Formats: sequence, structure tokens, C-alpha cells
Amino acid sequence: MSDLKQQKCEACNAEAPKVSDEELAELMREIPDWTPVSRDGVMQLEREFKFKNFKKALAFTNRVGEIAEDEFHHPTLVTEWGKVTVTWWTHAINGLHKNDFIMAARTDAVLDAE
Ligand SMILES: C[C@H](O)[C@H](O)[C@H]1CNC2=NC(N)=NC(=O)C2=N1
Repeated sequence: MSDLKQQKCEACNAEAPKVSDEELAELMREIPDWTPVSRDGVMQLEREFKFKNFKKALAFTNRVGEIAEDEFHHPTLVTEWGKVTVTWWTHAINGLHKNDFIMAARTDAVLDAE
């Protein structure tokens, strides 16, 4: 159904377009487990992933770190016992770019691969 996770991030600078409200609604259908949140006026995508212990949470954190380095697009990762909170946004535009939705879909795929 989703092809977002097959897509590559585009290089992005301060002039890159933020997603519109319409695009946001459309893209959210492909990543239904994520929540759009606004922090200090900056829209972000967030999801909590649950694990059985710290070791599994840390392993997932590292896998997400690898896909981030592959695309040179980086999340905030908070690793706790049994839980990893992943937050994506595009610092360069202080908001959401399509890249963030691609990376959210790819983060879901990391979970599916484990
Ligand atoms: C210079 C380099 O392209 C930038 O610093 C990249 C690195 N990773 C990034 N990650 C995210 N999430 N947003 C960015 O704007 C961003 N910019």
C-alpha cells in the first residue's frame, strides 16, 4: 500500500517547501501510527515504540541511527527502558518536509524487519 518507505530524501535547504495541510492529511494515511505534534511552533512527527527491555530499545535506536545516516536526515531519539521515542522534522525549514514522512515510513520498516 505505502510506497513512501521506498523513496529517498531530497537534499533540502531553507527554501524547501513545508508540507501543506492537505498534503499532511494525505501523507498521514501512510503512517497512521505517527502523531503530528507542534513544539514551540514547529510541526514534528512523533511515535513511541515499545520493547521488552533496554537492550532491544537500544538496538532499535541504532538501526534508526543507521537509516538516518544513510539519508543524512536525522531524528531526535530518546531511548528508555522498553521504549524509544522517535521525532522527525526538518530543522532547515523549522517544520515538516516530505522527507520526514519518508523517514517515518522507513522507521516503521525497521520495526517490521526486527
Ligand atoms: C548540512 C546538513 O545537510 C544538515 O545539517 C542536515 C542534517 N540532518 C538533518 N536532519 C533533519 N531532520 N533536518 C535537517 O534539516 C537536517 N539537516
